[in-house]
Amino acid sequence: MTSPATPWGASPPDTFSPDPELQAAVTELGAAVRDLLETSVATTVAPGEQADVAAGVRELTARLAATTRDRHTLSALDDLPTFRRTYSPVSGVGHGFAPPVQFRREGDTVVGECTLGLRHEGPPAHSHGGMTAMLMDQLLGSTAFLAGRWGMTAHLGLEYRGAVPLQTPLVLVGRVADVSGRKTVVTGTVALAAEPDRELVRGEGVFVSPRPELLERYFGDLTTADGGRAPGHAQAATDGSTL
Ligand SMILES: CCCCCCCCCCCC(=O)SCCNC(=O)CCNC(=O)[C@H](O)C(C)(C)COP(=O)(O)OP(=O)(O)OC[C@H]1O[C@@H](n2cnc3c(N)ncnc32)[C@H](O)[C@@H]1OP(=O)(O)O
Repeated sequence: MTSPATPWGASPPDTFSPDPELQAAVTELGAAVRDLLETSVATTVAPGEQADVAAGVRELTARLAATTRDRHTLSALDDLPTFRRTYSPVSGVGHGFAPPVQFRREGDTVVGECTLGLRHEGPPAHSHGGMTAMLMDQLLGSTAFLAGRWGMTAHLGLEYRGAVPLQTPLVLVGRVADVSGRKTVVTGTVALAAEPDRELVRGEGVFVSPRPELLERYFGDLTTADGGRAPGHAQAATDGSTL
């Protein structure tokens, strides 16, 4: 730890303008799948009804499978410099598992709100510890990013101080604690929105902007939806500067 708490870096300019029709359709499909997932783990309808629904879902899946992208191709709605990740399992509007959480700067913190569902259950009626860890990872990573300090998670530490209830509004708050070279240390909390000062989960993460060789290994063959080289990795903050 060599420097004081970071001043916020400048946010990258948000000039990305995705196709609004695609954005609306993906958001709607994500919401529909979210409802399906949530209802599929809550339903108590008869076995025959569940089997019928499963057959219908398989037909719909086959329609979506008509054309797909591979893991090296970004979605047409994604933009790395601005961290737009439509299919993030935490913040992606297009992802049925995601709560989803949207993060924003608020003073010297980053704040997000969400409500977890039965699809995130661990102990009955409460969040799975791994789900809470996922929320924390995204919160801390987004906090680093919104401070102009993109990095990959090198370390994630958690203290589970109270069980996190499902179907109850939550508030997530992240803060940059320290910056040093390519490394950013971030702390964060998860609490009930109704009791924001009572921490249920406390986390600390170390985010490291990878060396150029690693960036190339991980993201070198990433392309945009139209086949171009994905912007972002070449300029990534290997020296701790803004993307
Ligand atoms: C492009 C857009 C895509 C954008 C795509 C969007 C991605 C979203 C990501 C969301 C967050 C994730 O889940 S990321 C996924 C989970 N994480 C991962 O898969 C990362 C796996 N780990 C790695 O690849 C590597 O270990 C890295 C990249 C983290 C670091 O490797 P490196 O680049 O070689 O770094 P290295 O030289 O070893 O260390 C640099 C400095 O960091 C410190 N450091 C390194 N690791 C640690 C550690 N665990 N705890 C403390 N400090 C550490 C070192 O002491 C050193 O400090 P000093 O000597 O300089 O003081």
